[in-house]
Amino acid sequence: MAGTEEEEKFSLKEVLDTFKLCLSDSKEIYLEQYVAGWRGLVRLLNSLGSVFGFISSDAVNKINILVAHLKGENGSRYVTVQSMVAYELENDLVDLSKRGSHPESGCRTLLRLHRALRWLELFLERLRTSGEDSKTSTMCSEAYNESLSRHHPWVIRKAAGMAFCMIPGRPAFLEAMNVGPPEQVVAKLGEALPLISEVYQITEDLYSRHSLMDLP
Ligand SMILES: CCCCCCCC/C=C\CCCCCCCC(=O)N[C@@H](COP(=O)(O)O)[C@H](O)/C=C/CCCCCCCCCCCCC
Repeated sequence: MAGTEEEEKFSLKEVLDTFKLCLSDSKEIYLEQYVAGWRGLVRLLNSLGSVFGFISSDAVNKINILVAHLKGENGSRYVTVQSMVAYELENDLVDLSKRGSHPESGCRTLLRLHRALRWLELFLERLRTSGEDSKTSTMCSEAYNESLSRHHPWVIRKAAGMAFCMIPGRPAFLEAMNVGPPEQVVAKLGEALPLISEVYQITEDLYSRHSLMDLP
């Protein structure tokens, strides 16, 4: 994997800039930038060690499915999350109640990343407001228990719980963001969080409106 995009150095600033570019003036979410934001996060995850490999593989798999839609013959219908939802629903390209002929629809794939974005929001808010002695593993598992865990079977919850124990402590974690001293990272997180929350909320409203929250 040497030299692949996922192995380049993580930069919180870059991820923040990408999430900024995600939103159009009319609050549509550009899929290409959304996916690029996730790629940046996967870079950080990879830098934390191979124990997170099963998590990053799943994220990369989902990113690749969305990229394939973007680059496919109907790529122009996948420019924004809103246009993707409209296109796939109008053309019966989504398995709505049980898995069938569209196991890799854009809608169900993005839903998995959307749920993970809620975990990220909760985790980063804890990280931002935590004290020097707080444990990143506790912050991470609390955020997970409040979000993603309800969508995962026991075996995944167990594996995730074990991986969380290997997250570096707060000082090393903040350093991995490549922003500067902890106070600067905290300030950057303060900038990043409203953006991440806005992207999350717009997607949440869109999916709720179309009853897409439980796609199999
Ligand atoms: C700016 C600060 C950065 C903070 C660090 C963030 C690094 C996070 C990078 C990537 C997060 C991974 C996103 C994982 C997506 C999981 C999607 C999912 O739920 N997939 C499951 C369901 O998929 P289908 O079977 O229905 O297709 C799949 O079963 C999951 C398998 C893998 C386990 C997922 C565990 C998720 C834990 C999320 C916390 C990541 C911990 C990172 C520690 C820093």
